[in-house]
Amino acid sequence: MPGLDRPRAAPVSPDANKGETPWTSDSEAGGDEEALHVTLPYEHGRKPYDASTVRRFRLTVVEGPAVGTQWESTADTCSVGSHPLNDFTVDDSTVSRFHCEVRIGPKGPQVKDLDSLNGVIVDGVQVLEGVLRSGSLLRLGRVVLRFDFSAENNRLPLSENTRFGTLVGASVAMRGCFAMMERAASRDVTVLLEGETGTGKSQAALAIHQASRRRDAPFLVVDCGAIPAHLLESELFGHEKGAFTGALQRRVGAFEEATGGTVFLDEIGELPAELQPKLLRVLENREIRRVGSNTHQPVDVRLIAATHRDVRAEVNAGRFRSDLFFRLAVLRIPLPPLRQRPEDLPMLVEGILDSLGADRERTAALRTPDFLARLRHAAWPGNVRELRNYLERCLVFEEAVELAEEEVLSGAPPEVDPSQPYADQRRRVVDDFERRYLRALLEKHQGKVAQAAVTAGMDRVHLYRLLRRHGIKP
Ligand SMILES: Nc1ncnc2c1ncn2[C@@H]1O[C@H](COP(=O)(O)OP(=O)(O)OP(=O)(O)O)[C@@H](O)[C@H]1O
Repeated sequence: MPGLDRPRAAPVSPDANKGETPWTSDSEAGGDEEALHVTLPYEHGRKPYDASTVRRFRLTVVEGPAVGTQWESTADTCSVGSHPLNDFTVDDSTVSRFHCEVRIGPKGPQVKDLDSLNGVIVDGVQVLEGVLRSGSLLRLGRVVLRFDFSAENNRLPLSENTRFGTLVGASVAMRGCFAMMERAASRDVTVLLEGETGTGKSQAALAIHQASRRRDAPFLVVDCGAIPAHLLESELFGHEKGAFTGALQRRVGAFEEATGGTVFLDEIGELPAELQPKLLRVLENREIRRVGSNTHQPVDVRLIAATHRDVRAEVNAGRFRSDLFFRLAVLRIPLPPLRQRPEDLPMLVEGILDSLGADRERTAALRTPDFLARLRHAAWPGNVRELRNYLERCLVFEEAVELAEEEVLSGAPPEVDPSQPYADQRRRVVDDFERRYLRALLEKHQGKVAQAAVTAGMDRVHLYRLLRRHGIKP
């Protein structure tokens, strides 16, 4: 897939990495591209991840300012950086605002670079994602932290339920998410849903709304990535008659229309810079100003936002205001990719086949242990949406389509089945064409969407929307 394993992008904004100092060290690995993907061994002696508990860990500053400062985990993650919003704030100009995240996952403790300026060097090797062991040294600019396991465990809040709204999952990762969603539903906090495409962010937002006290009021969705910047402000806040050319009528925006309910801002990472202070005002003062109006008016809505990128990296790059991130991330819920929770596959396959109205007898081949085992080996870059598309394709062919041959099959002329409704068949053929066209287009342009849009003769926003719909990452 184009774009994967790309080297870190250079900051694009003049505000990017503001105040941060580049750091070079002769003694440690630098920009060697191969070194970025090295995986280091972790401590095998003891299982680091259990059903509802996770091993506690400590980070200690062993080099740089404030040597000896220590931080101990209370859950399974720790974000480290110079911004006060981090779990562990390390105040140094060579440390990025959100520098890295340490997480105890099913494969042990890992560190992930959040697009920092000076990178993360683990035991002498620069990594974008690397596995840690007790005693590992993490260099962030001129600061060195030591990672150690503590003797105790932390309990993780897990839901007893294996579904929330339309979402299903029995894995620890999903039950952890469900616990947070249940908490979000019972309070009026702003929620930031994070996760790759197709991990269920939109469905999670709707389910939180439906389980909240606001359930009888509207749930309005605004996709910040699909609406051109000049129209987005009016979409969100409305406009007065005559506010701009073409504003023939006064228009109520999403925040007013959703009074008493929830506004779901999808792809919040795409919110243009000029609208960020306006959204901040909504969150701080609970008031909006229509385009072309001089007065503010109060609004009563809950905001849920979603993003497929790590907004902390956007803050580092100067593209997203840190104060807005602070207001949005009151409750952050990261939805795990499907490849990290293969144990959810049987439940997902059952649920999807049922929702597609599949006949149990005719689809017995799609429920066998063999079939499920094959699904476990796929990467699912488009996550549950891709799984759903794949199962739909199996239903069309009435057999378990070989995963490895998916592309080959989709290249063959599509079967025509006159016993199926015209609209359904046409949609499948068009979907299939769109997927293959988009993949080839992106490959031709090495993932550069702006260039690809010119060749395709379509608006960039429309191209982004199509890519998202098919779970294809540029
Ligand atoms: N845990 C889950 N259980 C059941 N269905 C799921 C789950 N996660 C996702 N889905 C299904 O996958 C599809 C995509 O979900 P959704 O649109 O909520 O993803 P998303 O993260 O918002 O994607 P995008 O970022 O591309 O907008 C939907 O059909 C949804 O019902």
